Amino acid sequence: MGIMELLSPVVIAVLGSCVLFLFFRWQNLRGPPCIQGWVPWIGAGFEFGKAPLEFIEKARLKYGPIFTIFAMGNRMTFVTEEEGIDVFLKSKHVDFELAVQNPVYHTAWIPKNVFLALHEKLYVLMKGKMGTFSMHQFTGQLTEEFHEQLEALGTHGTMDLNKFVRHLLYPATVNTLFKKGLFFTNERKSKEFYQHFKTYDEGFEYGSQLPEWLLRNWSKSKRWLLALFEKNIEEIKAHKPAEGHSGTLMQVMLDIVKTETGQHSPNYALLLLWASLANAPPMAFWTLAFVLSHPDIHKTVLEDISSVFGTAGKDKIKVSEDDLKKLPLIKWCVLEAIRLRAPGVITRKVVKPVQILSHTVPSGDLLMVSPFWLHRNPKYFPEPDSFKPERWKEANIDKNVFLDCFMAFGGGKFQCPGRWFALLEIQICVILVLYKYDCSLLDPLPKQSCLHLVGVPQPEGNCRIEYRQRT
Ligand code: HEM
Repeated sequence: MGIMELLSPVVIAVLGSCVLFLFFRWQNLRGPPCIQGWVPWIGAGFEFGKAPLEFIEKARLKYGPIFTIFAMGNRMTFVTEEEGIDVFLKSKHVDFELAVQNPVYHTAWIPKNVFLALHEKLYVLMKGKMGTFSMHQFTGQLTEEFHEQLEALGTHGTMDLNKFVRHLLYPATVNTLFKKGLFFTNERKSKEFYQHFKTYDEGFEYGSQLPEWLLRNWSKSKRWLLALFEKNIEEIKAHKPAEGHSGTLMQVMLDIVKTETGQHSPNYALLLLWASLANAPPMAFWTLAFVLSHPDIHKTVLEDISSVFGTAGKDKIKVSEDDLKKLPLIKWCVLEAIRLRAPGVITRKVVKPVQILSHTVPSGDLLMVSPFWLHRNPKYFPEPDSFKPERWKEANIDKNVFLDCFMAFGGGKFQCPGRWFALLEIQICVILVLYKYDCSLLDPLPKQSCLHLVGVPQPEGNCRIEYRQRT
């Protein structure tokens, strides 16, 4: 064998490796700047986990409008300007279902094949059942439910505002979307439910990523909630819908779940429970807290309520869709609170490399947008840190259009299907509370906690409300 014959495969292999090396290096250079720490797999996880919201904003200031954070085995590429957001919302190469499937498995034990088979069908159903044209079906029941809960608050008292709104919204939501009287039949049961849901909700983000044996309390509460649904699922299915109604949202969802799998009904119930209670109650908190801490706005809101319902405070008023239309300021206050306390991140999985600005984002990355920070960009929202409900005058609210770059409910094909329901229940809740009671805050408006990224930020520390029935 001649020396040239022997050499050529070696030379080809060496040259090939060089080309591949240079190619990957070039690809990497074209990727966004990456913050990856030095610990394998954990990457920047420790730093990021301490205060993720702040970490993202600091990274944006240092690295510019697109950057990658490597943490806990994930590459999360954040986009903060139009070009990236456009790709996030419109590109065929980024996928919602693949981004959330793993967290859904961890938090509710729904296997990948079941989730992918059912997701779109369930989404279409939720979108229809909670679409703008269906809202009139909920207005009456929500009003009744809130009256019932307000009764239990008595004529006056002092309470942590977070607890106050949960006391109103948890039962009202569950009774409306699942089945009347499902969990809140006595005080002991309610307390137990609140406790387990709180633990499940607070640990949701960690639970969606970390092994369950690291999160014992969270796992216990998750199992408790699943067992509760297992016990009640037949009762939910059997519950007779009111005349002219097709059934509660949960009932019609279970009909679809049944077509694919019988055994995962409680798991879907748990997911809907979390989606319907994790964001709307804290948002009712923030709306009331913002209104009560802005005396001018509070005064105008009260005048508006009196102009529609009178001043009595004792009557069990009925709130109709027409009444809501006469109270635009209250809707603007809700939307402005949502703008300021929007979820930390929303996410999509990159399934084919996408080009953003001068960078190539590789497949496998999670593409992330932070509505919380996007809503603080003065380019889109002048004086972004101020609570200014009147900025919503510019939005075409009658046609259900939000302000440009408002992304608290996500966007694109799988935008939050519960958004109109959430807006409705928060508006009715705020109206009934402020109609019935003279309210004031005993503590300053709290800051938002920077600890969590998924969902609406919770308040940091307590904030008490003092309420007294109007005479
Ligand atoms: C102010 C309150 C709420 C906020 C800020 C909010 C926000 C969001 C966001 C950001 C998403 C992800 C969308 C995306 O990635 O594009 C989402 C999804 C979802 N939301 Fe909401 N949400 C709220 C209230 C509700 C309520 C009351 C319900 C149910 C009644 C609900 C049901 C859902 C469901 C089921 C999904 C998942 C949709 C899917 O799987 O495709 N949300 N929400």
